[in-house]
Amino acid sequence: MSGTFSSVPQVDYSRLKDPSTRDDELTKLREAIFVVGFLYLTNTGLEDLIRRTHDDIPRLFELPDDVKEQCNMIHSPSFLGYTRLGAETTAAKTDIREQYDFGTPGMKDWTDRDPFWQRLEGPNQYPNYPGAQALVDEYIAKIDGLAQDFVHLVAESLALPTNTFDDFKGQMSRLKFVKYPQSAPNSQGVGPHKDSAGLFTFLSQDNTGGLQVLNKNGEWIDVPPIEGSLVINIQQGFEAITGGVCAATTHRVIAPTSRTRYSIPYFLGVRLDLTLKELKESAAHIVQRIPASDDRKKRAVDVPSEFLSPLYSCFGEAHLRNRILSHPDVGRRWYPELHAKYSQQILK
Ligand SMILES: O=C(O)CCC(=O)C(=O)O
Ligand SMILES: [Fe+2]
Repeated sequence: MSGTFSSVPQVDYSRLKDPSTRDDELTKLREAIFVVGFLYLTNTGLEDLIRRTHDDIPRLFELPDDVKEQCNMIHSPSFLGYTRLGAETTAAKTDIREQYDFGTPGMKDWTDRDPFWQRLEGPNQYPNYPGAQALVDEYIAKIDGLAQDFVHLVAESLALPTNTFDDFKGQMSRLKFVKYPQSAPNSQGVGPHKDSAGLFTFLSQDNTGGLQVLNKNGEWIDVPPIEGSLVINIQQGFEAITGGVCAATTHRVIAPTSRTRYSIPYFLGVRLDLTLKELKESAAHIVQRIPASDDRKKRAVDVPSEFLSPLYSCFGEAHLRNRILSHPDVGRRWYPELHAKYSQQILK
């Protein structure tokens, strides 16, 4: 197996569920996890939900500005709600996209006796449109069922006990509805980044294209749409838990030039109270049991990740820092001291 990739592999979920094809498909899953950090998952059984959701979301973006603004993220210390065009920054540049962020419903209210980063988990702000809440809640419930199962399959593909990663899962995951408007050629839909605060991302893109991933030779590889599939990628949370053996891959979206693009990423969250010490201990234990070459394990040790920085007390704080820097207006409003502190750290 070569050290890099020139396309994103496909893994068939129905074959993972069929005892006669399972082992072959688990091998493909393992290679995708080791070599690419990205894969398409096909035949998930969620095709109908995905189609319906794509049919509905343009209407949420066509709502009048004042309706969208009622649920602006600025009202939410949990960074949930609507973000208008041009209010988000990646790799120090403004992204050309508009979006709604939602979280797993039913989080308990934050009080000032809770840790400050716990405030990331909070109530949703739904757009005022008939059926919007039902659509979001149904999508989260169904994709989360698949996501939980997927994490078990990943553990099996790495020859680890099925429940190895269960202890790392957070209470709240995040769903986004994203709109990329038609833009000038080579505009930044979203700039180069690794997904940060979770285990895996489960993305449904429409049939426009524009998503690209960076291989180890520094080449941008297209991830063209495959109808009904989910594009799944490793986040920095999972990378840290596996000591870097399963690495998160940098990706970006080139803004569309001739039509609007919509996408729906679901970010499976990590437990916010996970500390660096706990993480290092479990990572050492897990890495030792993953059947990867010693070379891969050695190379993995020094993967830089904001989660491994001793500057942050736990995953929750690292995630909060990331949100504050991506959405500085929300950060300044709810966490002014932290905003000042984290902005300075970046200048160093
Ligand atoms: O819209 C997409 O296809 C990808 C979006 C993405 O990478 C992100 O929001 O983290
Ligand atoms: Fe991403």
